[in-house]
This record gives sequence, structure tokens and C-alpha cells, in this order.
Amino acid sequence: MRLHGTQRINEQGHLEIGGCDTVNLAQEFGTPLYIMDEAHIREICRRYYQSFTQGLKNAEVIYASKAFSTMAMCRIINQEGLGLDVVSGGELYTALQADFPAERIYFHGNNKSAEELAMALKAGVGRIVVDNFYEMSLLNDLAQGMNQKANILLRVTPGIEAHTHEYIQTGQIDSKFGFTLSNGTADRALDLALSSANLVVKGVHAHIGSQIFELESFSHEVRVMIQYMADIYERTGSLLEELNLGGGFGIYYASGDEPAQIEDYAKIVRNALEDACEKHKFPIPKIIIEPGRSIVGTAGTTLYTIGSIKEIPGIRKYIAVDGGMADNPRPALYQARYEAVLANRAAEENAEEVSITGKCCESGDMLIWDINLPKVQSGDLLAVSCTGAYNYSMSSNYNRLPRPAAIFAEGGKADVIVKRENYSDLLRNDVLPERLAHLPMASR
Ligand SMILES: Cc1ncc(COP(=O)(O)O)c(C=O)c1O
Ligand SMILES: N[C@@H](CCCC[NH3+])C(=O)O
Repeated sequence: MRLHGTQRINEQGHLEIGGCDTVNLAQEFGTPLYIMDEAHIREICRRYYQSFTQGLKNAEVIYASKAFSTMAMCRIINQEGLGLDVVSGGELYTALQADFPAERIYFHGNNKSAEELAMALKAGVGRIVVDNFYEMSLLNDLAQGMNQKANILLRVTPGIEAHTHEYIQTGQIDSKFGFTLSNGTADRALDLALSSANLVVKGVHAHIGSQIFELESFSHEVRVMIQYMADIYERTGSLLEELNLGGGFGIYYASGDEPAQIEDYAKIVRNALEDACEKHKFPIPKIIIEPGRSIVGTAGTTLYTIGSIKEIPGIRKYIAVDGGMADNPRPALYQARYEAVLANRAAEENAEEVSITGKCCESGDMLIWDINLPKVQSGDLLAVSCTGAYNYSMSSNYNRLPRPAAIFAEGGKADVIVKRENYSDLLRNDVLPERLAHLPMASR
């Protein structure tokens, strides 16, 4: 397993994260456990801040909180000077409860409800990214009713097919997101927004997909979007000043992944921007980017305890852990690949090829196929790396598994940021109606 951030193998041969021995973490907090490497998250935030916010002069980096949304995470993002992308009332609520400054929040979503939009207006979020005509008129009416003007970006679908898993592509024309650029829908949307009394169009937004390695996809996006902004100016006389390029920067999960450097990403965007603006004689707009995965992905490790082991001679050895698709649905959803190490015997030589399965009642509940590990025993600890993004945030209670705890590990200290769920948490919203109050068997 490749080590990330502060991960290291200590003198006991144990995996250490944030100066904490993961064997001790398992004892103290139990497993499964999401361990977040706080220093690593901060370092990535700083690299983004330096290369974009400072490197591009007029730019803002906003963290896509869908990747990992908790109050503690919002605090870190705020401390590091980044803005925040939220995509639901729940993410907005989390941010506001963490005292995240509303004016640095961007509100996304392809089907925001009236309640969510009203909540955003009331809180005074910085930008609402309008995705469709229904939302546009809803927002205009709500803003009017609240005697406000809503600052918006228009989400457009630029017709770019980024090279990534088709389920996480979003820039192609056949997409549920945004106004299509190529068939004139985006123009109609813009005209309508410009004539809406309670909307102020600040700029445009596009997001071409996620886990993208080819930086050329982003320069292509810049060229398409600047051309669009120049066309808008020519056609309507409106000079839009903000261009939000979305997120999507890819990260390392397993061997074969070759992500680019954040600094090169910034350079590519800057060069493409300068060239395109020069070509169209268009003033350089403010650039906003929305990384999610690349801020938290490699900073997360999930720690499991190994339980049952099933060997089918000549075929496969299944090693089962005390979690699975309920805490990490990505392998089942996207055939995502992960690496892992035995946290309590991290320095030992590999001795066998096994496959890691979860404890859910699904054959598809596989975390890792065909991984080499030392001879595994029940009771060993398995650490799966790069689980910081879209694991906790997409976790479920399938099979009524309580969600794991999440901790920040930093400087030899570990703090719980999300408590482990217990069985009574699972029943928190269960209700037994009066007519089911009686235990005896129903009469037939
Ligand atoms: C609009 C928008 N912005 C930002 C992101 C974050 O993407 P990523 O986690 O790939 O950086 C997403 C998710 O793909 C998104 O839909
Ligand atoms: N959740 C997805 C990506 C979608 C990101 C949100 N638009 C993943 O884990 O890769």
C-alpha cells in the first residue's frame, strides 16, 4: 500500500496516522473507524490556496463538502481560507451550524426544493448555482417574496466528455445537470435570468466530472467556457465576471493511478485562461474551483477488524471485515479499487493473495479483489487507504449496520468528530403505531 500524508510504519510494525498508532486507535475507538489525517487535509488546502487563490490572483477555492461533510471539517476549511460548496439543505445546515460564513457558501443541486432555496436566501449564501428553469422561477419568486436579490451562477453543460467512469461524468450533453450549451438552452436560460427582477447573474458554472487525471480536460473546459462568456457579452452586452469550473481533480487510489499535481492543475488553468481571454479579447474573470475528493480522499483511512475467513481451494480466499458496502459503497457503485495493509503487522512480507469482503448480505459487497497480504488471521486489523472522500458521506445503514465513528488524528492526538452510531440510533426514527402495539399473532 502506498503511504499518504503522515502515514508511516512505526517501530512496532504498526501503521501510524497523525502520530497515532492505529492499533491503539482500534482499541480506543473500535472498528470500523474512519481515520482522517488532519495535517494532510490542511496541507492540501494550503497547496490549493497557494496555487489558485494566490497563483491566479483573482480566484477562490471552494471545498465540495459532499465529499466529506461534518462540522469539524467545515471548521478546518474555514480556517484554511477556502469557501464551501453545499448541495442540499443538510450540507448547508452542517456548514451553518459550524459557523461557516454564509457569504463564502455556494449552493448547488439539480432539484433544490423551495424550502432549501428559502433556507439559502435566509442564511445569505454567497451564490446559488441555478441548474434549471424550474429552479430559476422558484428562486426569483422566493427572493421577491423575501424582498431580496439572489446572486446566481448559471450551471451549463459544456458538452465535454471527461475520461472517467461514466457514472461520474457530468459535462456531456446527455446529463441531468445544467443548461445545455450546444442547443441554445443555456442562452435562453441566461436571457431569462437577466430579465428576472430578483436574480443577479454573477457568472457561469460547469463541472465536467470527477476523478479526472487528464489536465487537458480542464483546459478544454476553460476554452469552451470563456468562448461562451465572450459570446454572452457580444450577444447581450452583459459582462459576466465569474467562472466556476467545478471540481473533479483525480487522486491516487491504487497502483496504476497517476494523478497530476495541484500546482500543475493551477498552471494549466491559468495558461488556458490567459490564452482564451486574449483570443476573445475578454477580461480575465474570477476563477472558482470546487475540489472535493482531492482535498480529503487520500487523507482518509478506514480501519476494520478481520473476522471470518473462507477459503475455496484453487479458487479464492475471502477475508471478511466488520464493515463493507455500508461504509464504502464505491467498489459496488463504480468498481473502485483500493489498497490496504494489515495495520497491526504492516512491516511483514506479503504471503498470500486474498479478496476482502464486507459483512453485508450481498455478493457484490466486495471491498478489494485480489490483494496481496501477509498470512491473514482473524482478529488482524485491516487499514484501507484513500477512503476520505465519498465514503462516510455515502455511507448507509444497510442491514442495520450502525455507521462507524470518524476521528481526526493529528500530532499524536485523536479526536472524535462523528460519534459511532449505536443500535438505539438506528431506531431513533422508528415508530410503532398504536395498532401494532399488541404482541400476539394477528387473528386470521
Ligand atoms: C458541481 C460539483 N462541484 C464539485 C464536485 C466535486 O468533485 P470532486 O470531488 O471530483 O472534486 C462535484 C462532484 O463531482 C460536483 O458535482
Ligand atoms: N460520489 C462519487 C462521485 C460523484 C461526485 C459528486 N458529483 C465518487 O465517489 O466517486
